[in-house]
Amino acid sequence: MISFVKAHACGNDFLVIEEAAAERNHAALARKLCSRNTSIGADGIEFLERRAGGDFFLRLFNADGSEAELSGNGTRCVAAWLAKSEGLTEVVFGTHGGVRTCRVVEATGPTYLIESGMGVPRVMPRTIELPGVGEVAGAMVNAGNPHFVLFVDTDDFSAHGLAWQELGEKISTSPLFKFGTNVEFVKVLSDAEIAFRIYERGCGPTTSSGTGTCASSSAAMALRGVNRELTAIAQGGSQRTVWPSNDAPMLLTGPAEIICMGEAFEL
Ligand SMILES: N[C@@H](CCC[C@H](N)C(=O)O)C(=O)O
Repeated sequence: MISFVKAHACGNDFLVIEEAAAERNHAALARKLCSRNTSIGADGIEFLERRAGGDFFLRLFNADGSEAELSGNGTRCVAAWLAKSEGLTEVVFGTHGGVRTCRVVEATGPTYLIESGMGVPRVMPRTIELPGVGEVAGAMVNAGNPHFVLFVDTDDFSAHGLAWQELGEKISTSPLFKFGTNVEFVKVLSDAEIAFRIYERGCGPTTSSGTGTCASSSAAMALRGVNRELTAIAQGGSQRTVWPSNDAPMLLTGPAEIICMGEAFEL
C-alpha cells in the first residue's frame, strides 16, 4: 500500500507522497494514481523528500507521467500538509525549478492561506508561427517552469478563432517548445486585476496554476503596465501577486486545502 495525502489549491489538485514510498516508480505512479476514473485522480503528484538537516526537496510529476520543474500550487499544498501534520509555519523547498519558500499567513480548519516566494520570473516577448493557425504573438515566461502567455480580449478567452483549450493544446505540444510549455490566456480587466485560463503541459486545462498565476501576472506587469500588485482570477479562484520590479522575486499568495489521506493499492 502507498500512503497519500490529497490537497488542492483553487481546484488544482495534487497527491502528496513521501519520496521513500515511490521506489523509483514516479512516472508510473503519477499515470496510475492521477487517473480520474480508475484511481484517486489529481493533476499531479508531489513527491516529498526529507533530506539530512531538515531540508525538503519536491519532485513534481504531471498526470501524464512527465516530470516538471515545479508547481506553485503543488508546493503550497505540501506546505499546507506540513503545517497540518507537523505544525510547520515556514518551509523552504528545493525543487528542480529553484528554491521556493512558503509561509502560512492564516489557517482555517483544513484550509491554509500561504505566501510563497516564487523566484524571479523572466518575461520574453515572442511571436510563434503555428501550422494551420498562423502567427501567434505572446510572451515566453520562465517561472521556474516554461509558460507561453497570450493576451486576449474575447469574452470566452478564445483566440485566433479557436477555443482556448484547443489553441492551448496546439501551443503546449508544438515542437517549437523543445520541452513543451504551459499556456495562459490572459485578459487585463483593470490596472489591478487580470483573468486567465490555463492549459497545462502534462495534464491539459486546469482550474488554477501557481506558476501560471506568476507567469500571467509578470507578463501583464512587464508588457501591459498594470500595477505591481495584482489579483489574478482563474476558474478555481483568485490569487495575489506582488512583483516590485522585473529583477525582484515575485510573491504569490493563495489558499491550499487538505482534502483527505489514505492508502492506495500498489501498482
Ligand atoms: N499547476 C502547476 C504547474 C504544474 C506543472 C506544469 N504542468 C508543468 O509541466 O510545468 C502550478 O500550480 O504551478
